[in-house]
Amino acid sequence: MEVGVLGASGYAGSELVRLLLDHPAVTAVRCFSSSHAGEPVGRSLPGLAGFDGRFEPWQEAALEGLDVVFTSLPAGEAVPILSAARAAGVAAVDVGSDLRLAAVDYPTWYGYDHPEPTLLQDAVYGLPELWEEAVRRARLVANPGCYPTAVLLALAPLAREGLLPASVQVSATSGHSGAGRTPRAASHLPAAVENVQPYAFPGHRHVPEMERYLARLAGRPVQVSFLPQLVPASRGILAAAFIPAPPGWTQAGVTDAYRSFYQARPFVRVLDDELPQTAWVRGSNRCDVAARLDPRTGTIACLAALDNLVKGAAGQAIQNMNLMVGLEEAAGLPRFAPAA
Ligand SMILES: NC(=O)C1=CN([C@@H]2O[C@H](COP(=O)(O)OP(=O)(O)OC[C@H]3O[C@@H](n4cnc5c(N)ncnc54)[C@H](OP(=O)(O)O)[C@@H]3O)[C@@H](O)[C@H]2O)C=CC1
Ligand SMILES: CC(=O)N[C@@H](CCC(=O)OP(=O)(O)O)C(=O)O
Repeated sequence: MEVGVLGASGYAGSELVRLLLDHPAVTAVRCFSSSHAGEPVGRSLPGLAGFDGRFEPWQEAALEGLDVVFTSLPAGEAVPILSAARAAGVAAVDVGSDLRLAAVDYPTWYGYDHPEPTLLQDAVYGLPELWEEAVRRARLVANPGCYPTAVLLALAPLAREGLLPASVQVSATSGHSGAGRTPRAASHLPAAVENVQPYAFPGHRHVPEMERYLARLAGRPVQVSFLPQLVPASRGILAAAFIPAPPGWTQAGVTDAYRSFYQARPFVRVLDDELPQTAWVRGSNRCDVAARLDPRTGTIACLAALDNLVKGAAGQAIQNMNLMVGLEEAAGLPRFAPAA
């Protein structure tokens, strides 16, 4: 299978290239870049030294040779490529936000009208643990955002049971790679170390995505208040939501509900006695979740940890590709993290 990555020099794009180069069913990875065209990939990305590919400028004609195309570009930039892929019948996964929402959401949350709303009608939201069959049939997949992946996986078992309140409060921390490779003041070392930086409250652009897909699970509207925070780490998201426990529920009942919901899912681990930590999933495509009951206050803390560049971006995109082309869901994807 020949695959192409646009935005290949970016954080999520280069993580895609790294994982695709070791994928057993991928025979060629073409790296498209607007800023590095012509350069050897291994020179710009020393972690990929030994791979002899060069960055290429994107041109639509390249679609002819591709089985799957991944777009990992800033908001709005992927639309023409996704449109061309659809016209050419090439399977496409958008790692960015150009396919995730309804057209009506883009002016409010992204500040522009979606240039091609028919793409949104054809796109499938690619969170395989929740909508695997739809992904299998899809040719156009919206890869979920990193924070929404964590929040949806933390809350899905309760949402499907109709146990979410109408308004949910979520707090989440992220490493700095979540903001991409463009240098910014918040990620300058003196500002980033020994500092936790809340941001984008209210109004983070992942809110409509969480609300849309929690509502799909719950069968009714769900509002989300979301407080993201940058922590001094490169990778990793830890998300936490606090939900009123249904009367009579015990810890064993909560854990059983989560275990049966995620039974046989290769990339979700339900923790029993421990709470998720970002180091335990770093570099892997796994999301660790736990739902811990505080009987004194009648609250369930729903937690999820994942690597924003793997399960939150590139790994999940490959998981979606695997399903779209009929491969084993876990093909070529790391389930384990190095010791921490
Ligand atoms: N970082 C993360 O944790 C996650 C990111 N995402 C999404 O993935 C996409 C890529 O994000 P990320 O890799 O973090 O971002 P980066 O800024 O690291 O990479 C984006 C890449 O897009 C390319 N690009 C093309 N046009 C432009 C342009 N006009 N301005 C800037 N870059 C451009 C560049 O690559 P080149 O020069 O090679 O073309 C650039 O390196 C975004 O939509 C992001 O929201 C999703 C989940 C998690
Ligand atoms: C730490 C940080 O800045 N994270 C980014 C989210 C990650 C991302 O790139 O967004 P998408 O998942 O929508 O593609 C943010 O808050 O906007």
